[in-house]
Amino acid sequence: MAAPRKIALFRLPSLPTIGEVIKLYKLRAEKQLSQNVLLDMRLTDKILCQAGSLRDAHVCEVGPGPGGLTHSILNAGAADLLVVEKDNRFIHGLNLLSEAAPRKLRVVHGDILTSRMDRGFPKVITKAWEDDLPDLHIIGNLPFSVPTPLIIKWLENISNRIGHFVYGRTRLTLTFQKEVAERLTASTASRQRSRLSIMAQYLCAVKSFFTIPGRAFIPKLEVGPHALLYSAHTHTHTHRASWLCIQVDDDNAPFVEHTHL
Ligand SMILES: C[S@@+](CC[C@H](N)C(=O)[O-])C[C@H]1O[C@@H](n2cnc3c(N)ncnc32)[C@H](O)[C@@H]1O
Repeated sequence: MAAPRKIALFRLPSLPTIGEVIKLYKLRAEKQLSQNVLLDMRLTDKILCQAGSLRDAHVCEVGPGPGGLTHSILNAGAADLLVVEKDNRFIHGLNLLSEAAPRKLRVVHGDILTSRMDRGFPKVITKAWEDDLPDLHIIGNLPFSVPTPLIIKWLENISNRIGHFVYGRTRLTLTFQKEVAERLTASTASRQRSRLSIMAQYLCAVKSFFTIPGRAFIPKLEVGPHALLYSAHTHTHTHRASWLCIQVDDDNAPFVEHTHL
């Protein structure tokens, strides 16, 4: 008879309040790191729903900040979460979170643009490109200051099957500014159609999911610079990456469910 599955029980420390986050991390002073954070667990859980089941999955979170999305990923049952955060001020809090979830959360103080991810996860999870998707996800409420270089880097990595993509067709679930998301998802008839649309859609199945209002962020995003969340899986012509978009819209926008390929 199969042994009953062990369920690891852990109690995560509660998230800091909005006031604490702003005070502790002086968020308004750090515009260059694009620190517009999400602390509403209903929203972070909703984002994760787009990624599919994370139970026992390996996950790389980009820019965890104070750890809102990180909490949701751990609560979703991820077995192994590697977070890469550039800002030193968040590392202590993330380490506390790591102590509360032993052997589940690995904290890397570094830059996602230069971090090597091809050795970040066990080789055993690797799947052939044409095979099923590996149980590995890239997830993040992306720093809005770095999306284009990061997307280009990931697209190159998908094309060369390196970095996160040595493991196979790794799925991505990420946020983007509205303009970037529109370019990623733009159809041939669209005014937003660009080189980025062609490259992304050649290598990936790009999908937009839902809109997040700017007021959900702390500090809230101003009307105008919209933002967008998206996610991806992988492909060649028959097996490609898919990018699932969740849009962050202006302050007055209601939550809107929409999907376009
Ligand atoms: C938009 S905030 C999101 C924070 C958190 N994920 C959330 O949803 O509340 C972006 C985060 O990415 C971090 N960051 C910015 N550039 C980065 C980089 N190149 N590599 C890793 N983290 C970065 C910032 O310090 C910040 O914590």
